[in-house]
Amino acid sequence: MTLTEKKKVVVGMSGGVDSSMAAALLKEEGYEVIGITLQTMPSGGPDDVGGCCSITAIDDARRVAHQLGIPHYVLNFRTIFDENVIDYFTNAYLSGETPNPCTMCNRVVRWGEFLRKARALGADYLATGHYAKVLQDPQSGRCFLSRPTDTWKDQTYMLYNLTQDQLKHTLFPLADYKKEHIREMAAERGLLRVSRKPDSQEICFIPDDDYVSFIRERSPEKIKPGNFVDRQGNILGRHQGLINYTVGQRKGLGVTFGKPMFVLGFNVEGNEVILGEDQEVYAHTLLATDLNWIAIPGVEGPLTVQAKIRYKAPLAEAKIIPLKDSETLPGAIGPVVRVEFTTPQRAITPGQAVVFYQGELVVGGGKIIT
Ligand SMILES: Nc1ncnc2c1ncn2[C@@H]1O[C@H](COP(=O)(O)OP(=O)(O)OP(=O)(O)O)[C@@H](O)[C@H]1O
Repeated sequence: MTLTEKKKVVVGMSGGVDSSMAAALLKEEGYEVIGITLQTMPSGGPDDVGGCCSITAIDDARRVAHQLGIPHYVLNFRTIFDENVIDYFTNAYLSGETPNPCTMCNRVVRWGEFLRKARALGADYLATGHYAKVLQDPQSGRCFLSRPTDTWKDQTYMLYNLTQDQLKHTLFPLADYKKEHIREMAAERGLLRVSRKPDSQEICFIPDDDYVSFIRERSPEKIKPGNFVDRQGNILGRHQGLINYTVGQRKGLGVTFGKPMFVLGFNVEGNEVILGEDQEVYAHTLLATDLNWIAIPGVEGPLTVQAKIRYKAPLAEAKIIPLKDSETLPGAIGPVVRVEFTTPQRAITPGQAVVFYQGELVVGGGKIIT
């Protein structure tokens, strides 16, 4: 593509192969590219856990930018990340939910403050190395979020929260590539170090995915042992604090019950973990709130979709049913929808996102309440 007027784009550079190649591809397409790395490690936290914003990651991003001949800046986003992502993450676990920190980071940090900063720098777009695709209807101007070519790496689940205005100013240069190809292309361009880097860990700010130690360090007083109970409230044993458990978990309960028992949910007020047998972990319906619609303006009546209840869950046939006057339901953030699945889903987990698809397009999504 030749751009008559060079469009300016800020690329979020994490020091990994994906964002490095995003920057390289845009440069090759003729954009004026600025690389920016957000420093998001919690204040007082370890300086380098090898995550996306560690010191080595910043160095890697800087080196790639230098090789590509683009400017590179580091922005201090510690406070905004701490207050919006880490606090949310910790509080969600402490209130019996399983949080989705990447979704929150995308919404508040990357496409919130970061996009605002990029626009203030005169950029037309923010680009990242996410595997996702943005399409725009030339007639209506409506933007759509679509699954990428590499369906295994598909990150649309984490991006369901983006608004029309944010999507309008977003580029995903890896939309049409497979990850293996991206690594090869990075090596061909002499970006050897990043071409060999392993994929990023699950939660970028938590070393070894040990979230329990992370939360314990921040809020030790809030983690108290309590009772395992069945649905009827009968005491089955003692647990080590709610944050140690997630819905559907069987292993690591630390007590033997004579038959396999699974976490069904939490009674946060009573500091209880509710256990049950395998079949009780399955459910046909969920309630979701804090909704965002992308492909459509909203739902008025029942809508048939495919839905995903966690990042790596398979798509499942479902019907969305908007609930009337639902804003006052417990846990509601705005309207609530009921999602009815054709086949029961295992371990529907409050706090996780449910994302709706039709074909390749993301219809929208929300946060699971129950
Ligand atoms: N600290 C950061 N500063 C700027 N942009 C970031 C940062 N962390 C992540 N991003 C952007 O968000 C995208 C998705 O982040 P994610 O953590 O999923 O990394 P990834 O898919 O492994 O990508 P990469 O290989 O670039 O690290 C990255 O490709 C990058 O564009």
